Formats: sequence, structure tokens, C-alpha cells
Amino acid sequence: MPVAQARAKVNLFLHVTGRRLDGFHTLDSLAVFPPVGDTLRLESGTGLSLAIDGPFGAGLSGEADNLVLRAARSFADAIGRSPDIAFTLTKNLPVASGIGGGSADAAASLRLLAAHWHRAVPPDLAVSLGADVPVCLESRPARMGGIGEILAPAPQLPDFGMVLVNPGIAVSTPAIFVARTGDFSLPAGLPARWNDAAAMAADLARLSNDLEAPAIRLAPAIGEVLAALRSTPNCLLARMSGSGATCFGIFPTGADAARTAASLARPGWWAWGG
Ligand SMILES: C[C@@](CO)(OP(=O)(O)O)[C@H](O)COP(=O)(O)OP(=O)(O)OC[C@H]1O[C@@H](n2ccc(N)nc2=O)[C@H](O)[C@@H]1O
Ligand SMILES: Nc1ncnc2c1ncn2[C@@H]1O[C@H](COP(=O)(O)OP(=O)(O)O)[C@@H](O)[C@H]1O
Repeated sequence: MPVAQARAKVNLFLHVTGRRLDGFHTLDSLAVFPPVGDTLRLESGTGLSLAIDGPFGAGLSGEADNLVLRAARSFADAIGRSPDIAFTLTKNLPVASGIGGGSADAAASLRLLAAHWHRAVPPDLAVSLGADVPVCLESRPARMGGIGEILAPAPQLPDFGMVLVNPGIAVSTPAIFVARTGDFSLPAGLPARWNDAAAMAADLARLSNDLEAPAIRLAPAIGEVLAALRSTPNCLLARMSGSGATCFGIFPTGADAARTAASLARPGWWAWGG
């Protein structure tokens, strides 16, 4: 049975650089894809269906607006096919959490269908499903511009560890963009490569996630997560990803990160490290 991984997307920094006339914001961001995520399975079926399991499956229904099904219907419409597909989604990532789980699921749906139908994903289909879907379709480190859909190579990244922590609060992306105040940021200047995790964290520390302050105002638990991450040994940088509420910590090694994630277990919190 064909299976696709839908890895979490983490924004190592996120500058909001402007606002388009249609209300979407222009961004400069560096996205990475740690090895944690949802799993999507495809089987031939009659009609289009979605079954959902996994630790965060109960928070989502297999309804028509699920991004897995929206992606499949859009792809089928674009190439004039009927989508006779039974999907099963194992939802391991918290929902509405700033790590693009829904976007990664949509991208996984497109990848599985492209292989199943022997057809390329039509241009512009990914971004029509969400600003984060193009980068999730690539699912490798990338610099995001435009509203997220213009992708450029990332700097060469060193080995490093990452911890993800979510305080169990769903955060609405549009609400956070609306709550943002102040001037727009400039795009960041980045080197072609970082030699080690400390050098990467030092450069990233000079940048920001412009959505972090408004998200903390709307969901103060995000501040608690950041404080908890910053108080752990060896944490080189802690910051929120996307529109929150998930925060990440950068650590020298994956072993440091795995140990730290285990130490951050709290009732209602989700933590991963590797
Ligand atoms: C903020 C980011 C950063 O990577 O991550 P998440 O918090 O979603 O993980 C993304 O830009 C989110 O992308 P995505 O979740 O696909 O957003 P969409 O469904 O396209 O848009 C949801 C809403 O967010 C706002 N939006 C989104 C993207 C963008 N560049 N400007 C915006 O203003 C708009 O109000 C839009 O109606
Ligand atoms: N397969 C899916 N997984 C997660 N969320 C989904 C999915 N399909 C639709 N959604 C909806 O998309 C919204 C954004 O979810 P998600 O991508 O997890 O968060 P974020 O955009 O903050 O990273 C949620 O409010 C959720 O109801």
C-alpha cells in the first residue's frame, strides 16, 4: 500500500515583509522538516474517502474540508479524473499548531496521487490549497518568499538537534496575522552555509518570528513553553514556529534534543525531540 510521510514544517525565522492587496502577507522564512509527522496511506476505492486515526485524530474529522480530500479533489478536477481513492491518515501532529500539519497532509495527498496517476502535480495547485503547501510538497529545507510559495535553496545546514513543544492550544493563523502590529521587517541576509549548530543559532537569534509576540498575547501559554525550553541545558535558541502555538528549541545534537523533549513532558503538552 503506498504510504507518504507528511513531515512537520518548522519556520526557523519568519519575517512578515508586507501585505498584499488581497490581505495575504508577504514573508521571508527558512523552513526545515524534522523527521516527525503524519502518515498518509492510499488504496484504490470506490469514490473518495478518508479514515483518520493516531493521537490527534480525534481532533479532526474526515469531512469534505479535510485538506487531504480537498487536495485530492482539486488534483482530480485539474486532470479530469474521478478520485476513486481510500485514504487513511495517522495524525501524529497537533492540529492548527504552526507546524503545517494540514499543509503537509495536503502535500502528501498530492505526492501519492501524482505517483498513483502518473501525472505531475499541476502548477499552482499546491498554493491554491494553502500558502504552506508548496514548501511541504518539497519537504526539504527551503527559503520561503512571496506568501510562502516562492521557494529558494536554504543555506547548507549543519547537523543539529531540535525539540518541538506544543502547549495543547489550537491557534488560528488568520487571527495571528490580524493581531500583528508594527512595521514590516526586511528580508534576512543569510550565509551560504553554517558550519555548526551554534553558528546557525547565533545568526538565527538576530532574526525573529514576527508572529511570536501577537501569538503570545492571544495565547500566553506560548510564553511558558518558550521559558521552559530556554531553561533546559544546551538550548541554543528557542522560538515559535509559524503562527504558533508550537515552539522549537535548537540543540547541539539529536541526543540532547531527545533527552530534553522527555524532560518537558507536562500534562496537556506535546513534545518531540530528535
Ligand atoms: C504562518 C505560516 C508560515 O509558514 O505557517 P502556519 O502557522 O500555518 O504553520 C503560513 O504562512 C500559513 O500558511 P497556511 O496555513 O497554508 O495558510 P493559508 O491557509 O494559505 O492561509 C490562512 C490565512 O492566513 C493568512 N495568511 C496566510 C499566509 C500568508 N502568507 N499571509 C496571510 O495573511 C490569511 O488570512 C489566510 O486567509
Ligand atoms: N489534515 C489536516 N490536518 C490538520 N488540520 C487540518 C487538516 N485538514 C484541515 N485542517 C484544518 O486546517 C487548519 C490548519 O491546520 P494545521 O495545518 O495543522 O495548522 P497550521 O496551519 O497552524 O500549521 C486547522 O484549523 C484544521 O481544522
